[in-house]
Amino acid sequence: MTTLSNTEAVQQIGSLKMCFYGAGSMAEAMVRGLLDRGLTEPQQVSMMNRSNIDRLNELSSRYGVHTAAQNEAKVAMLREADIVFLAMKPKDAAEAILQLRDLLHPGQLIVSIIAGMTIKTLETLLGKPMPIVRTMPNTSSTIGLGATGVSFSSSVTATQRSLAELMFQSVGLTAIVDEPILDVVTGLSGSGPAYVYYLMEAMIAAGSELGLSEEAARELTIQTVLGAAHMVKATGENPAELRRKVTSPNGTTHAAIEKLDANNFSGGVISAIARAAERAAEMGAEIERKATS
Ligand SMILES: NC(=O)C1=CN([C@@H]2O[C@H](COP(=O)(O)OP(=O)(O)OC[C@H]3O[C@@H](n4cnc5c(N)ncnc54)[C@H](OP(=O)(O)O)[C@@H]3O)[C@@H](O)[C@H]2O)C=CC1
Ligand SMILES: O=C(O)[C@@H]1CCC=N1
Repeated sequence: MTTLSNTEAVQQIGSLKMCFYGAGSMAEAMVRGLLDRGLTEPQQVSMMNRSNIDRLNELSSRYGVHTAAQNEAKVAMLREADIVFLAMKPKDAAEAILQLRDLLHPGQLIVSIIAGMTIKTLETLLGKPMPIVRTMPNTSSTIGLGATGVSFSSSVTATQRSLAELMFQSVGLTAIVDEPILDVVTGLSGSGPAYVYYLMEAMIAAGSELGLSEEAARELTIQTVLGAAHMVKATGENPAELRRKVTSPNGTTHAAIEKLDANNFSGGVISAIARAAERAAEMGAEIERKATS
C-alpha cells in the first residue's frame, strides 16, 4: 500500500476532477474552502443539483466552477469526475444515487457527506463495488475551520485515504473514526455550529434587551465566543478549569451559572447531542429502507 507525502497528495488533488452532486450549503462550504486554500482550481470543480438553476448560476459566478443544469452536461461531468461528492439531503439520497449509479465506474472515489447514510447502504444503492469515504464535516469548512469525522470502506486504498484526509484537513481538522461513531460526530460537530449560534443568538438578545445597542451586543458576543474557544486551544486547559477562573465565589458568573443549572443547561446540551446522534441513525435507517425496498 502506498501512502503519499503531503506534497504528493497536494499535487494529486490539484489534478483531480471533483464533482459535487448536490449544490447546497455544505457543498458550497467545501468548494469555497478547497478553492480558498488553493487545493484545487475552479476548472477542476463541477457542481449540479436537482432543479435550482438560479443557485447554479450563483455558484458559477461566485466561484468560477462548472455547473450543469441539463442532463447531458450532468452525465458528462459525472462520468469524467475522479471524485464524486454526494451532498444531497438524506431524504433525497436514495433516489438521487439510483439515478446516478449507472454513470459511475470503480475508478472513481465516492465521498459522502450525507448524515446517517451508512457505507453498507451506499454500497447497496451503488450496486457495484466502489471505494467510499463517508464523512461528517461542518459548515465552518467554508473558512478553513471545519471539523470533519471520516471513515473508509475496506476498498479505499492508502493513496485514496491520504487524498481524502488532505482534502478535509485543508478545510479544517479531521478525526478518523469507526463508522458507527460518525453519528456521534454528527451530533457533536456536524450540527454543533448551530448550537453555538443558538447560544450567541440568546446572548445578543439578552444584551440588547438589557440596554446595549444591537451592534455592541453582537460585537461583544462574537469576541467572547472567539476568545473563549481560543483560550481553550491556546492554554490547553480544560473548559471546566477555565470556567472556574472566571467564576468568583458568590460573584456574577456564579449567579449566572446557578440560573443555567436551574434550567438544566448541561443536561440539555448533552441530551441535544445524544438526540442528534440518534436522529442521524434514524435517517440512516430510513435511507436503508428505501435502498432495500
Ligand atoms: N448543512 C450542514 O451544516 C451539514 C450538512 N451535512 C449533510 O450535507 C448534505 C447536504 O446538506 P445541505 O448542504 O445542508 O443541503 P441543501 O438543502 O443546502 O442542499 C441539498 C442539495 O442537494 C440537491 N439535490 C437534491 N436532490 C437531488 C438529486 N436528485 N440530484 C442532484 N442533486 C439533488 C439540491 O438541489 P435542488 O436545490 O435543486 O433541489 C441541493 O443542491 C446532507 O445530507 C446533510 O446531512 C453534513 C454536515 C453539515
Ligand atoms: O441538520 C442536519 O441534518 C445536518 C447534518 C449535520 C448538520 N446539518
